Amino acid sequence: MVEVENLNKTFTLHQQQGVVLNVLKNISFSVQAGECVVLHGHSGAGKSTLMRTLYGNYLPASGSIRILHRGGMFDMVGAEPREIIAVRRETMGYVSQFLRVIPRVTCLDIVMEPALERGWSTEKASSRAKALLQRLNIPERLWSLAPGTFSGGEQQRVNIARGFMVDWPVLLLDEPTASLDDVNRQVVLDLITEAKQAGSALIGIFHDKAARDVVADRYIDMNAQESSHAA
Ligand SMILES: Nc1ncnc2c1ncn2[C@@H]1O[C@H](COP(=O)(O)OP(=O)(O)OP(=O)(O)O)[C@@H](O)[C@H]1O
Repeated sequence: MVEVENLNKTFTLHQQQGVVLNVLKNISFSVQAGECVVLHGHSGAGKSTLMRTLYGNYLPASGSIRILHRGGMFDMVGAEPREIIAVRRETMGYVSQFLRVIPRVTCLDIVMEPALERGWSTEKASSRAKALLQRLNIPERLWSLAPGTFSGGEQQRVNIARGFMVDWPVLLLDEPTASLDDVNRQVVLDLITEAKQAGSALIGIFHDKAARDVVADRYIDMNAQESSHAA
């Protein structure tokens, strides 16, 4: 589902003497359907940078990120913005750490959006969204409110409901269990297990070792490519 080859990403700090950070160095790995690969490494090893690069937020210096999309392997590197949008709508989901709240958009609408974008009926999307919100213990009285005022944990759970709204062929998970209580953490681990069983290829960051041990099939060791800094 995913083939990453010789990926390199540098950041140039123009306002700090042009220091260059080589954050990703020759990263190569692949992920099969139904498999969860966990990015492992110390703080600053480049895990979030790799996730953002995979999702097309950062352009790598070199390398390729090939994703199975519309029946063929599609390279995200150098793709047109409209192609990246199509991959994000149809093929690759991303559960980030924080919910992007938009004023006046209700919790239910935020969760349903990925399904509506794929052409689901409002009825089907609403019923799936409600089931997920219930499972993630978001009280029903909050469903018709905009999540800007929700607690941190509630916002994170709304974000997770949105992330698991459709069956993504490829799903990126950035700390989906951080700051959740044990009950909700277990719900998220169950959702991940179900996504694997449904054939999703998952790539995740989990600081929580217990969670990681439950879902990980394989680790990518980000420490092996020690970051080097050059002026
Ligand atoms: N936008 C950016 N501009 C410049 N440097 C950046 C940028 N994003 C990340 N970095 C640098 O790249 C390195 C890797 O950061 P990254 O956030 O990917 O690490 P991480 O492994 O996800 O860390 P953590 O576990 O603490 O979240 C760090 O040294 C960081 O300072």
